[in-house]
Amino acid sequence: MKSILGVKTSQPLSSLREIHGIGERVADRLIEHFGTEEAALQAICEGDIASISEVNGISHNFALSLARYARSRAEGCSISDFLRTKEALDIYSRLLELIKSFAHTTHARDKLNLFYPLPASRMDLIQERQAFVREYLELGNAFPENSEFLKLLTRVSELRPVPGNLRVRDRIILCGDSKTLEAAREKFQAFLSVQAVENLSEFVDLARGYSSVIVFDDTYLGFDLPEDIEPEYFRDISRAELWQVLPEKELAFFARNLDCIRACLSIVSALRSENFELFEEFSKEKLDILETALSKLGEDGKPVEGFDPELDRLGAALQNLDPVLTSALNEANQHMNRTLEASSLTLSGQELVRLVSGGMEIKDLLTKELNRIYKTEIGAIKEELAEKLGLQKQEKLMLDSLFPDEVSYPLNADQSQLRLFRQKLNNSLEKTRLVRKRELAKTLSGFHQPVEKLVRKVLDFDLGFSIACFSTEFQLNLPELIPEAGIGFTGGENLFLKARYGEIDPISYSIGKTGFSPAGLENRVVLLSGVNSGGKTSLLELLAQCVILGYMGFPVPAKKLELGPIEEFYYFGKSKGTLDAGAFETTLKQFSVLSEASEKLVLADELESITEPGASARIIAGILEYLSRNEQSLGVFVSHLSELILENTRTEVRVDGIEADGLDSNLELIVNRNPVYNRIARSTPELIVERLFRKTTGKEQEFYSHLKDKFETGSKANL
Ligand SMILES: Nc1ncnc2c1ncn2[C@@H]1O[C@H](COP(=O)(O)OP(=O)(O)OP(=O)(O)O)[C@@H](O)[C@H]1O
Repeated sequence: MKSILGVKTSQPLSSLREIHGIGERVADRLIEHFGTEEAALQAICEGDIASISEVNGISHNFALSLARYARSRAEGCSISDFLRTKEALDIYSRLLELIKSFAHTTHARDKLNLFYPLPASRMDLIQERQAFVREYLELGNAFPENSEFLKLLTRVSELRPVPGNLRVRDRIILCGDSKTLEAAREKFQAFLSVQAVENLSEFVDLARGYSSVIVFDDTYLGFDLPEDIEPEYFRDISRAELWQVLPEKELAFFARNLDCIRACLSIVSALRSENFELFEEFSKEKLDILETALSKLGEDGKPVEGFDPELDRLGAALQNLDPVLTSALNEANQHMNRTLEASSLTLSGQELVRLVSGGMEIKDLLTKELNRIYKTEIGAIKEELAEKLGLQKQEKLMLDSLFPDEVSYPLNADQSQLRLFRQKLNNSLEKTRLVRKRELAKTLSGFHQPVEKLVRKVLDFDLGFSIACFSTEFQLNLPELIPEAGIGFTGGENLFLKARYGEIDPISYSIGKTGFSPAGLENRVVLLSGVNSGGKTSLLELLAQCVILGYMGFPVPAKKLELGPIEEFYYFGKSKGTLDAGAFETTLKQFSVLSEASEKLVLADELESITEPGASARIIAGILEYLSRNEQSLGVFVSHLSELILENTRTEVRVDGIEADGLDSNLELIVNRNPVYNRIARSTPELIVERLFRKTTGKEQEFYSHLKDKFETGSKANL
């Protein structure tokens, strides 16, 4: 798949200050946020709106305007080169919002902002975009709305960095020489303790406080270290890999982005199972290895249970130590109680003789018996602990120290020995965990860059895919870009209406020289007349949508559309009422550009309402004449004053009409929303009169009949 919006710079930006809107303060903040000016410029040029708007004092809209400015510099044309009026811009914005509602990721939503219509002179870029969109269109049909695939996409976002406050608290780096200390501090101090040690006892003291001790120099290794201190020795600090010394950092990166990466993997495999080979550089084998490694990682950055029996055994032993010991002690105490209560002392004849002769104390005899009972109970407790905690040989030996040799009742464990035992188990757990963390971090470190690339590609994929989903939803089609001035289409559907109502009447229409214009009716400038609420404004909007989307390189809301060259697009919406002198002047000024020769499209809706009807008709007639002079320009003017305008113009202007076919059985208007070429539409008042005529009888009907005649004589007079 092609990537679009690659920065093909026609006027490269070399400094932030070249961007319109960036002053010294904003530039400083951007540099502070992104680290360097180049990084900030890159974010702006790539339209990374989400991260630009993270900068203090930069709103989303400001970020967007910066990105659009950078884009306009890169492409050599800006949004207002094509969209020449505020209302043209408004229609574009509404379209953009509609398209953005199909994006699944913030990335795609942001990037869509950078697509805007380009003038026909940038046909190279338009065609490039069409080629990009075309590659994705098929995908829109492959995954239906609400499918799992779409949900997967919503889980993908920009990768989050390792949190700045990541700190490993159970590991320390101890350094005997100053050079190693300096290097270790530089590399690792941000994440774990790095300490200088002056002598062996300091080394031992510090080491005892951590479950993992790393050394890079052998200053203290020649000495006899106590048994409980087992530092790890890495010969060369410059060669020590991050995954060895600090596997937590690599794991934290993957853990923080676990859901997003997993979603990306599922997306790739879903696409592959539909035979879309989109991410060729990521082989299935490689992705399988990544998936397996990720399945062993928890969101807390630690290896999860179920993959390593030793890790699970130690974890469970630690967790169960207290409850198992308490229950074993309880049971043993009760048992000992019962044994003592039931016990009687039977003396042998010899014992009796020794007792009487003073050769033996009664106390010794009792102690011997008690000892036997005590040892039996303690033996049972140790056995239960060993079995239920799954202890190994060395650990079982440690159990001996938990219980005093001297008989004590009730039975209890020596608390300080218990603490030591727990610590020992914990150390073994942490050691095993560290080994597993390292294995996992080593595997995953090889995937760091590929994952960054994969996520970026999936995000970029969503850009094309959201356009495809938009296109599928509204059954859009790419237009044919034709060389001659004209716009013609069949099966056109106004997107705003369709989004609101679902089903609407498809329209076919053409102006200028297209394959859809009836012979001899290839007028470039047209007046559109019609009944009230016939759909004139909707048709004008539909034309605008087709032109804007077509020049964005996007598919358009028509079954087939031929689109001639347009450099500038003017849209004038219906004015709410007669304009005051100032506003009227401003509107007229906007039309003065029509004197310049270039391919223009002007769509104007009931321009007559800007001033009184007589003057309006003259002004519109004048505008039409001017527009007609330019061989490349196109215009559609919706008006209820077509007859008056025709009277005032010296150019040949075609008038099309959206007509009511008549009244239905309920005497409601039946509107044919397709304009009839070269026909001034019957106006609504005429049809209302007819409705009243048909609804009434007698004298009242006679009155309406009289009014009806007036229309008929009027239209005969027009012929
Ligand atoms: N192609 C269509 N299919 C279905 N309904 C349509 C279509 N076009 C327009 N309509 C309906 O007609 C209504 C009026 O349309 P529109 O405002 O475009 O008419 P108009 O001719 O400009 O009216 P007016 O002369 O009063 O300005 C729309 O809101 C919509 O409900």
